[in-house]
Amino acid sequence: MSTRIAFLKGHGTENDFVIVPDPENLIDLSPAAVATLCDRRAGIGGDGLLHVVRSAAHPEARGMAAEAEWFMDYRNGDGSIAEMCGNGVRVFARYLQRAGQATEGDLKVATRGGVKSVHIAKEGDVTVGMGKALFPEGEVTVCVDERSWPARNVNMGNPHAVAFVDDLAHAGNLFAAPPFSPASVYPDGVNVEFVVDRGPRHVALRVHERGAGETRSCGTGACAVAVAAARRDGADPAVTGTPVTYTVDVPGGRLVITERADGEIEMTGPAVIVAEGEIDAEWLERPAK
Ligand SMILES: N[C@@H](CCC[C@H](N)C(=O)O)C(=O)O
Repeated sequence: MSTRIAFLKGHGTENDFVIVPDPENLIDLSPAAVATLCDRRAGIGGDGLLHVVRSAAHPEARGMAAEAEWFMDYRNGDGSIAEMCGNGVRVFARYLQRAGQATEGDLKVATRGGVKSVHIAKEGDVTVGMGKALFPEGEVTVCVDERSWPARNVNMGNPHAVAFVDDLAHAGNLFAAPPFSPASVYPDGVNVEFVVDRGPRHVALRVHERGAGETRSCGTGACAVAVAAARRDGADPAVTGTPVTYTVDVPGGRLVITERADGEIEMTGPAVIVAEGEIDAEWLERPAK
């Protein structure tokens, strides 16, 4: 009998994840194993993977264990590690609720981007406190085919380049990461958002995620877009003392982003678990391609 590894599948506005519960951090999830699990044809399929580990059992999270029992060890679908995943942390909370490790209301989740406050609402949506946005100096230029746009650098724990465009179709097929210059600004790559206006404080985006390709949603990306749109529109809660809320439509649904007067950003949206099952550990070690 081969060993079985439990997994679940979930999504937040169709940003989808393979979830691997591993409280004591016993499963060796190499980059190759993560990429295999996230493969949409040969594996389970997902934009990324949520490795669910007790903070006390993970060397990167031990220091957060007193504040947050659970650590979201997030991986991109290509096996690379990212600092933060906004939709991921909402789906992570939904998993903990389903597993009986959290209830409706407030909980803390440790991430590589620090401890995040999450609220699971009775009505269904999950809100996460995403921290403050940073605006690294300067701009990059993003290109698709013959078009190019200046893009604002926004850091939400992970890096984003936000380009306002006239038409989301101008982002092209996004089969590959859009080239940007100067390339030296993001030696490890960047998440690129293309944004159009839909109405007052209402925008829509398409995103090419570092380590995943075009996805149906990106939580950190939606936050980066909301703050970039706010500054473009002359709104800065730190100056006016008034919170600003943007509705951000993504291909997979809708996220609502509020920036408070203290700069803290909150993101609200759905988080769903759709399936659970078991993986054959032998297959994961030697996937039949
Ligand atoms: N989908 C995520 C972002 C995941 C990380 C990103 N691809 C990166 O490499 O920075 C989100 O919802 O924020």
